[in-house]
Amino acid sequence: MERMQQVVGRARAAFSSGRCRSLEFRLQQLKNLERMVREKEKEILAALQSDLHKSGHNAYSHEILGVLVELALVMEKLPSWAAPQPVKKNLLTMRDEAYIYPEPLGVVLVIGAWNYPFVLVMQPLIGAIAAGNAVVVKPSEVSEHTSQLIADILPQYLDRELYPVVTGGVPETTELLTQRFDHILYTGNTAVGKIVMAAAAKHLTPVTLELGGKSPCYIDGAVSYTHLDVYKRQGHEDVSGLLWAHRWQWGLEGAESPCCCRRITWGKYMNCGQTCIAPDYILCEPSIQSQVVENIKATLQEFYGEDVKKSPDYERIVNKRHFRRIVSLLEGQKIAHGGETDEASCFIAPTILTDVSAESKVMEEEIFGPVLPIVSVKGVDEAIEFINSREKPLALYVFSNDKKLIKRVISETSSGGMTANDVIMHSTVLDMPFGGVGNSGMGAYHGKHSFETFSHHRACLIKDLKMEGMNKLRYPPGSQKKLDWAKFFVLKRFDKVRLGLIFLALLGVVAAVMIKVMFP
Ligand SMILES: NC(=O)c1ccc[n+]([C@@H]2O[C@H](COP(=O)([O-])OP(=O)(O)OC[C@H]3O[C@@H](n4cnc5c(N)ncnc54)[C@H](O)[C@@H]3O)[C@@H](O)[C@H]2O)c1
Ligand SMILES: CCCCCCCCCC=O
Repeated sequence: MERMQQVVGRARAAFSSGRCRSLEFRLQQLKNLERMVREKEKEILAALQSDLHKSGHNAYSHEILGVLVELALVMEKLPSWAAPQPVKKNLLTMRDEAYIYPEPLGVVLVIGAWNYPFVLVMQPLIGAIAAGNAVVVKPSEVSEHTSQLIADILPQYLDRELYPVVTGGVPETTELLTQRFDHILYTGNTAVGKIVMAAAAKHLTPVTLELGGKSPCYIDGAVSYTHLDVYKRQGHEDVSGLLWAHRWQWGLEGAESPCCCRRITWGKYMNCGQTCIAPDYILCEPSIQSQVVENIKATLQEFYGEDVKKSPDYERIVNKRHFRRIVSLLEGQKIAHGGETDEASCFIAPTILTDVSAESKVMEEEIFGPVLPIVSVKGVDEAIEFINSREKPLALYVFSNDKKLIKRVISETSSGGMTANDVIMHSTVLDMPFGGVGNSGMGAYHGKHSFETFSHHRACLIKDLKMEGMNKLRYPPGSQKKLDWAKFFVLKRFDKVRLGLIFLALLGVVAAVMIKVMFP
């Protein structure tokens, strides 16, 4: 307990020294962080290989690149984000200064998860530093190599008092959570999210919870047939030319096309299915199920070759506990592809399950592994009903050539984020908030959203000491006349153009009065 108290106490003292408030200091720390990522690239890649069997290419593009892109954006935009933001004024405040001043919250705790152990710690850290906070970093003990590496290298590049790293598991995190923080960003499962929120509530500490859940992927198989019908209804006898043009335009036949299935396969099996926003299961009509399976199988062959076990691009399950949990989900299921496992190396082959019942175990909890169940629905109505009958997911995917259908799914469901006609990719658009809703989390980060999450938006009004006459309207004794004037001043909103016009009108009145006085 004493150790955590000391760590947090030192960070708070360093924050109170005020040195992390200046923009120059923050930018310098971010530059140091960038230098760390570049200089320690090999070590980072090696740690990710040891923890999750990530290939150099995958580790770089899924983790390091995300950190570098975030750093570049934040360093470019920070001066404008951190600047006071003037707000609209009314007649009562027109002589005053009114603005929103983003100020740091204080000491922030960032708790990371093991599946993307580098980026999931670094991205929140970047936002918290940018906003001027002290940050206690707690990487996941499950990805032990990356966790130790972060603890070793971060102090070599960043201010040690302001940005300490705490390693360890449940006992250490539990102890850490007894301390008072000014914000906690936690990434991990929903059950622990509740523990974090309960601990934070004791200090009235705000939280951002980046949780998980089952992210559905609806494939609209009706499209190609719908178009066929439309062409036929239009009186076209031979629709082959039109269908060819349709395919050429979209690069696909129906949404069950090789193109769509390739994108789904990539997002489902990357990192061996251990991605918070991986498509958890597919919803589609029974008529296209076998085509979906065939297209995914062909893609797996294309991505990982004959023997997926030998592919450097295919990761492993993080540990035996998770391995056994995922294998148990296969019991009693119809395996259309894959299913091979090897406990010694925590290998589970990319697996597809067909005709899966909505009540089965695999449909109860987040899979977080390379197992893809396909559940039948009659069409988009049933898909929407199915999604809405469950907890709000972190991500939602819909594949369709029909934009109206996509927009309908968006407006009639809810999820943390969504991508249509692809998967995962909304998380790479840094201008969009990344976070969950309901059971999949609260709050968001990435880019400017991180800066806002870790800032307090302080309302600042600097009053002019003149014009006291105006203030009499709010001083006692009250009267109807005063109230009427107050209503006029407060309820009328003026922009600069309108204020200019009023000023001109007043000038006109003054001029008219002067003329009258001078030339009676
Ligand atoms: N929304 C996101 O951005 C995101 C990203 C990655 C993972 N996830 C979700 O996280 C889950 C997988 O991660 P995980 O939970 O297995 O990761 P994990 O086991 O690494 O746990 C996350 C963190 O919580 C701490 N922790 C664990 N048990 C605790 C306890 N009892 N008290 C206090 N702290 C505790 C760990 O030390 C760790 O730092 C999945 O549900 C996944 O969807 C979400
Ligand atoms: C280009 C692909 C980037 C993928 C990054 C995914 C991060 C997801 C974090 C949740 O697990």
